[in-house]
Amino acid sequence: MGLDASRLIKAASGFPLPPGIHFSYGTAGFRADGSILDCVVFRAGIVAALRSLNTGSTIGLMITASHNPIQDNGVKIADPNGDMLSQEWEPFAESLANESNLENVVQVVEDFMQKNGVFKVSASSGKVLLARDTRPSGGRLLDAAKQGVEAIAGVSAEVIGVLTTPQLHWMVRATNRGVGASEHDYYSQISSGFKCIVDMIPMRKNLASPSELVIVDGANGVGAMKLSGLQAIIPNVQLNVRNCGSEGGILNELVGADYVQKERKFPQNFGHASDLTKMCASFDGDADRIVFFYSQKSEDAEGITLRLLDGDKILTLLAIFIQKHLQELRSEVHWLSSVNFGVVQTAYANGASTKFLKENLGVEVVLTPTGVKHLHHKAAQYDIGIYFEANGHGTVLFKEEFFAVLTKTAPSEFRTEAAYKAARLLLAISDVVNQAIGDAFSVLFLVESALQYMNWTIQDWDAIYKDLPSRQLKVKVQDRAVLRTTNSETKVTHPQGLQSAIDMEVAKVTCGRAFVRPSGTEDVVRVYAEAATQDEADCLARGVAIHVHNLAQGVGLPP
Ligand SMILES: CC(=O)N[C@H]1[C@@H](OP(=O)(O)O)O[C@H](CO)[C@@H](O)[C@@H]1O
Ligand SMILES: [Mg+2]
Repeated sequence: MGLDASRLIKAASGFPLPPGIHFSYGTAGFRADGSILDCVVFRAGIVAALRSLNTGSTIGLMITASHNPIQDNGVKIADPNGDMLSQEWEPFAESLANESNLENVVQVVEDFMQKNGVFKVSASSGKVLLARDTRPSGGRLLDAAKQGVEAIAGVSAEVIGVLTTPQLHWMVRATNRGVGASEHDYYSQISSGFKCIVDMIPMRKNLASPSELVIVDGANGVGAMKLSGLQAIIPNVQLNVRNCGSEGGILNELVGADYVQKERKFPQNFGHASDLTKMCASFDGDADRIVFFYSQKSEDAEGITLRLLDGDKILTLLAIFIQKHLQELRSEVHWLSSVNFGVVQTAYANGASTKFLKENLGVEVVLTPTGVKHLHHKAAQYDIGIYFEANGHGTVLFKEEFFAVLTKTAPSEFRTEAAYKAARLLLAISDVVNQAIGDAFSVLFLVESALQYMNWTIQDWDAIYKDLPSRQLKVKVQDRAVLRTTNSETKVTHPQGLQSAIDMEVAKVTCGRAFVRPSGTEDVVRVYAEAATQDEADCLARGVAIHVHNLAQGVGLPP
């Protein structure tokens, strides 16, 4: 079976490439203003269809631009396990997205198919599940993607409609594992895992006490809309969801996880309320990340400060919770003594978190470049691996073999009640987490169950370690591709002289660390700096940003 070239050309002719724009497959797929993406999304549909034929599995395609402004949109592809499209396919996706000649589109596809034996695995049929978030351009782009999938003979497109990104990834994984893959199945799995953990809380006090209250910032996005599916069936947690997209709230504008984490400000509709000393959580626009926060009285004029618990704090809490149970198993069940456990971070992880994980918990910490696709693969190498980006994007992965051992071992084979309980707890955790990708819903309920289990408040959790003050800045340059980095983005190799200039700035402050990298989702260079005091971190970030501006052809006035 070969490619039906005339069918492809006919379909592709309806989606002309906008002239003069190069689309890059960035940190998480293609992103741009929603009005110019029809062609790119159509062609991403072709890629997803071919990937389905190549793997003989169901593939996912999600229309979203995550934390970006409402007018932006984008497309991500989910592989059979629910994780991101294999990086080996990214160059193909990018060259296909940028091919202006229709005849050449067919050629690019044919060449790739020949090289990869796309039709060797499955000559019969493929399937792509498609979904979108709540952006206004989503419906039109979803239709373009569907037409792209259907341009490849033998592949069907199933439009699911509006979902969070992690829900779609979860469904792809569940479909390929042959288990229930509906939205209802998704909610049931999280809620039964959560209930199981809460039921195992040792010497549970206050059983009759009112539910825990969590105040959620839904970023005016799909997360707020879908959370009600869980709210109805989760016991012992009372959710107060704000920024649901009604009452004129705009997606990601002054709300959402990215705003709270980067600006260190309360989202809209969270001002000056005394109940914010309780746990608050903020989702991003497609609900694949989450950060937590609460308010604390301060001495400054405003009287109230935001305490942020970011992805690093989430990772540390989960590492403590999981390690406790894993140790129980390792010491009591000899054939589990070699089970390995590791955590994965990026250079954006606060230095204090890495130090705590290594020195206080004795956990193996690995750094990867930014982007879930990098962290996920590293974490998957452990029997239990946790990964989180500082911005709140992450999850827990259980290796298949380890999971099977836990599931299959009979209660009598555990020497102690504690070891048996630890195994059940780990299995319950594996139900709450989304093993396909980071998921704001899963992490919200996993964190809540861990806190309830350990009888901690959000303040207890915050006190695990003290963040080093940090600052992030963005610098506009003529072409951000001139920046090249190495060592998991901690060092810059191009333009020449930039790294030594950064080293010089770092040496001026106490406990300083700084790095720069081109963003994969925005047209900017990102600068990160941390130091012993906020003033020093600010000063370091500014100093580094000025060097970037000077050495990488900054646009506009120096920062
Ligand atoms: C510093 C930062 O937060 N970077 C984010 C951002 O990527 P950039 O390549 O830095 O633009 O968006 C990615 C996708 O959502 C996310 O994975 C990543 O962590
Ligand atoms: Mg997102």
